[in-house]
Amino acid sequence: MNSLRALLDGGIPLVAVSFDDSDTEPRAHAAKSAGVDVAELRVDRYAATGTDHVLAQVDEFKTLPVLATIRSAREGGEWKGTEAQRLELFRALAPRVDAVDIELSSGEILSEVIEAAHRHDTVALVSYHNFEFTPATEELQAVIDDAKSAGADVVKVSTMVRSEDDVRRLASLLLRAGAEDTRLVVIAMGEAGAVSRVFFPALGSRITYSFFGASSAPGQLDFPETFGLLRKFYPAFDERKSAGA
Ligand SMILES: O=C1C[C@@](O)(C(=O)O)C[C@@H](O)[C@@H]1O
Repeated sequence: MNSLRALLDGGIPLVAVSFDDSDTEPRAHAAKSAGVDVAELRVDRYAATGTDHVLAQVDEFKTLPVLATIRSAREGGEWKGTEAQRLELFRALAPRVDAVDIELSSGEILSEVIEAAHRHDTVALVSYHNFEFTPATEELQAVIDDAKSAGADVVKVSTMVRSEDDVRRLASLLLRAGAEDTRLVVIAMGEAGAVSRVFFPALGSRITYSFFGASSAPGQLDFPETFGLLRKFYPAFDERKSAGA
């Protein structure tokens, strides 16, 4: 079993930090010693995206579970290549990482990326982002259902919130999910959503994203703050960290 799948099964919240391809070696070391659980490699933000370069970056993070993301421009990412090139990179990454993040909106390549992940026991995280607003509950539930039908191991919903009502609507997705087997990651982006970064794990959101240096999304709390709050509010997380895991 890959190391991320085991952590997801553990039921304790996980903290991810996103990285581009600058200063990789020292940043990978710092992440490991700081207690980061998951390194999200934002390949769409890389200065170079040749396969050898990308896989060399993955190798630098070998002490941590790695989630590879090549975010499309239509969902707020910086990927400038074609879909065929994105698929080729995902295929090269699938055997070398613990998880891949692919947007549900990736029509043409979605099923092929999920298949490539599953061929290598790699977690397929199927994501939905809306940087403008939080859609109605039915629409969000349809996203989750569609992602599950597509074969997602984890479904991630990340939307911009403008009010407490939006935050509650996102929280309700987690409450509805109950003990279902597909794991959810739900994030309320924006200032009004910062609370979700520490509170949604209590409702079952499996991964919270943070940063060192520059934030990678609106409303993120930096790693030291996220880490401190999770240790304070989640005894099992605190115990895992005290044990150095
Ligand atoms: O989709 C997500 C979540 C995120 O957008 C956030 O709001 O923390 C940050 C992204 O790097 C990641 O891929």
